[in-house]
Amino acid sequence: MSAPAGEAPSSGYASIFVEEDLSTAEVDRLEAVHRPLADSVRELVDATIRTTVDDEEVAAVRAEVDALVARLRARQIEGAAGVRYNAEGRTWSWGNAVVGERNALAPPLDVVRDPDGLVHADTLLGAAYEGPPGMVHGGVGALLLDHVMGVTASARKRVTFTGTLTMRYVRSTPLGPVRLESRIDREEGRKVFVVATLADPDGVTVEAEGVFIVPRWAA
Ligand SMILES: CCCCCCCCCC(=O)SCCNC(=O)CCNC(=O)[C@H](O)C(C)(C)COP(=O)(O)OP(=O)(O)OC[C@H]1O[C@@H](n2cnc3c(N)ncnc32)[C@H](O)[C@@H]1OP(=O)(O)O
Repeated sequence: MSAPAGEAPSSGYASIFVEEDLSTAEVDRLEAVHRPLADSVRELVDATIRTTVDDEEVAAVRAEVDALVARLRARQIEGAAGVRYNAEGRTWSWGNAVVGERNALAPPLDVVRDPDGLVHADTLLGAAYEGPPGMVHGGVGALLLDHVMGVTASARKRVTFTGTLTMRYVRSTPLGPVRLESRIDREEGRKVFVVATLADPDGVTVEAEGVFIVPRWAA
């Protein structure tokens, strides 16, 4: 997401775009330190779902996890991570639900912009993303599509917000490798129309259309 081009309203948006006095090198260094922690916590989530160890072992692990949480909380920020940027134009959103470098709930997704305008991302959805048995939760598919489509609409040059998102679930998406593809269909004033798909290795499972709006305050 680019730094906001205009004045945000006082409804709370202003607090999510925060300029930080951090060099890009320092942001990169911090990400390199924290990303492996999120990876380990992601493993913890998967192991928590799938473990079959006995009751005593579950209780012992819980005590250790609680102790680790207390160590991390010894020093922390107020509230959520927000979207931050520096004077060099580097932005970071460490808590983002889809791509947050520090967020173990994020799959995570590495979103790539191809030169021809296609935006794509590949990821692996495991046990933590289940809805129907063995299948990806419909809301998770919508979450990932919303993010990739928002990146597409923003196209590095503007802030857009999801206005309307429509999903057609063509068939169930099995847990495992998935690919997202997205592109801008057309633009009308502040409205950016985006089309996208979620696919498993056998083909498209979800088709999406979205209207993304450049808010009045950022136009
Ligand atoms: C590079 C990094 C990128 C990061 C990607 C992150 C992806 C994540 C995406 C999200 O999750 S965003 C969070 C979910 N979305 C929201 O919270 C949006 C909440 N709604 C709003 O903030 C405002 O309602 C909104 C910015 C969408 C519109 O407010 P405006 O005051 O700017 O709209 P306005 O009323 O001036 O309408 C402008 C045009 O948009 C149309 N419009 C407004 N709201 C709409 C809507 N909800 N759906 C479709 N069209 C809409 C409206 O009819 C009009 O069309 P016309 O120009 O043809 O007259």
